[in-house]
Amino acid sequence: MTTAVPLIYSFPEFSGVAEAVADHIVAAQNHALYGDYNRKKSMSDTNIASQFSSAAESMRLTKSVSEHQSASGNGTNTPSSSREQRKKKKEENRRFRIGLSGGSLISVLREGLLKRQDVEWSKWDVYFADERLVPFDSPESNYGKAKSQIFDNIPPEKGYPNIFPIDENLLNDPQECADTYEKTLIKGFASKDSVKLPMFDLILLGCAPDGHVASLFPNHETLRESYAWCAPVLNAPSGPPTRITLTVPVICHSHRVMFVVEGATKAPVISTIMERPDKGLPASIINEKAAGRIAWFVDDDAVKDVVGITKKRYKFLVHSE
Ligand SMILES: O=C(O)[C@H](O)[C@@H](O)[C@H](O)[C@H](O)COP(=O)(O)O
Repeated sequence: MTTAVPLIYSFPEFSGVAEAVADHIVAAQNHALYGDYNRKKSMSDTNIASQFSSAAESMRLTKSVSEHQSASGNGTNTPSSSREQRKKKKEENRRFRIGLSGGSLISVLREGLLKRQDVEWSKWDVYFADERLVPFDSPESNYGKAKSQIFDNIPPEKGYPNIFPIDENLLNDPQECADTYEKTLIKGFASKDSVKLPMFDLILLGCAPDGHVASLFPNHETLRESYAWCAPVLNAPSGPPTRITLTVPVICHSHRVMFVVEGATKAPVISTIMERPDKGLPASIINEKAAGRIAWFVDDDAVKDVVGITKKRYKFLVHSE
């Protein structure tokens, strides 16, 4: 049995997993943006505007709110008001930084997130926990799949996330592709200060039947990478052979890590991960190293072979509107 006992939320149905995953993501979003899982939107100008689907109507409202603010003396520059303005500006500029994997996770996110009203897409910075080095229009591309299934379906009035895919010109050079993606991360996470590791608000992972997580494969040398943020993978034993992946230290430095795993085909690997950490599967390593910040969202089929774990009932964190 694993020494670091992760939180395991188990659901009888796929839709149950999708809804809980979406709730957990929105809670992480609210916490990153407002320091509160349940933040109700403040009635600031942009937020009032975003509640209205017609662009014309939102422009009219934004204008009338700012007119109201200047009429009520918001422009006066006392020390406390400028402190408040700086605080407000800082709050407005906050971003929710998330790392996505590929595979069936994308369909779970599509099912759970697109129907929610409280996803603040325009404040999301989306990176990829791993990517297969194939053209974006290939069905194997994690970015391509996330774009066509999720991002292209966000209603325009909800805004659009900043998305950071790999450089498609570097598909034939995995090392250069990984180095360039690392530079993208440095720009996003360490532009002002030097940081040892990027700190995502949330990294979402799946787990394949062979035990790979992101593109960290069992017994592969990338599992031991301790310096780079992003590493090339040259001989992946399943799926497209060349890939890039975030490394174990980066994944384990995330504020939260979430595994989303479904289906009876995953039952053997989940039982090895939970009951035989000594086998060193990538997910077991992450379970140990990020202990206390990990949650597993699974269906009952995926955990049917695991004995001796406590499955929790998921308590929704974000009150519906
Ligand atoms: O690019 C990849 O290979 C994925 O990021 C990978 O880590 C994925 O999450 C698992 O393979 C699970 O995929 P399924 O959920 O589709 O089994």
